[in-house]
Amino acid sequence: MSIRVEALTKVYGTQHAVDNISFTAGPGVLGFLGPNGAGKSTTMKILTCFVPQTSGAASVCGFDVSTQSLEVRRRIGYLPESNPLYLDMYVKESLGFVAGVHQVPDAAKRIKDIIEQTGLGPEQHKKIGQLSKGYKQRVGLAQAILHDPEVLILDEPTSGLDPNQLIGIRQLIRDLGRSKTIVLSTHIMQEVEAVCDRAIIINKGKIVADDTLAGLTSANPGRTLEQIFINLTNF
Ligand SMILES: Nc1ncnc2c1ncn2[C@@H]1O[C@H](COP(=O)(O)OP(=O)(O)OP(=O)(O)O)[C@@H](O)[C@H]1O
Repeated sequence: MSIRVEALTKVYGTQHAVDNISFTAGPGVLGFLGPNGAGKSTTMKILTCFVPQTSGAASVCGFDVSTQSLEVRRRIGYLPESNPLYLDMYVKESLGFVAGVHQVPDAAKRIKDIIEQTGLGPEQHKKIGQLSKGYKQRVGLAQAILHDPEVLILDEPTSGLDPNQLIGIRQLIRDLGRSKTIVLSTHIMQEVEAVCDRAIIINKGKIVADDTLAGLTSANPGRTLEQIFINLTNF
């Protein structure tokens, strides 16, 4: 398993943002769902070594997020919810910078391929600050996958994309999920049905469901995924 999470807890003040959660994940697309404030981003930040947990353990590709953060970062691609980008850099320049950080071999060819994969071609010569929200999102995704990581953590990767762009990016995520372990958070149930093999639903820091999509629907006959989500999280 590429991701192992055991009894993971994050406390802010007196609030348990993540409350004793455990799960594992291997290749495929795992949907990470939950209402606002459920603890999704906090879990993702712990997995990517951006914030330390209060207790419990997490590892990525066998490396502990607390004690082996460099090894984890080498193997993980992360698109944070806020998608922080260097707005004064040109698209290609920013990808060159990220390729340098990760010492990507044959960087020019890799950048060309990634620009093609993420549909950035028409905008590649612009400054990032001049891009529309959807194209900025593509740059964030391109940066996350540039070093060909085994594990991808994507926090609401399709927010801001128009319906045409959505199809392309969801297809890309599905393709990447054939060989990589992807954890993807989203509020769009249609997206979960389109790209995820399995879903974890988290509410108030706790896991309230962890199953394949087929498993979730057969355990809740006659209910849509949206109804299942509301039923499990609306208390
Ligand atoms: N740095 C922080 N300091 C204090 N509380 C925090 C901090 N970061 C997150 N929290 C709290 O932890 C809880 C979980 O937040 P988190 O961002 O993980 O939720 P989320 O599931 O990603 O929500 P959303 O869907 O709105 O993005 C929230 O109540 C939030 O206010």
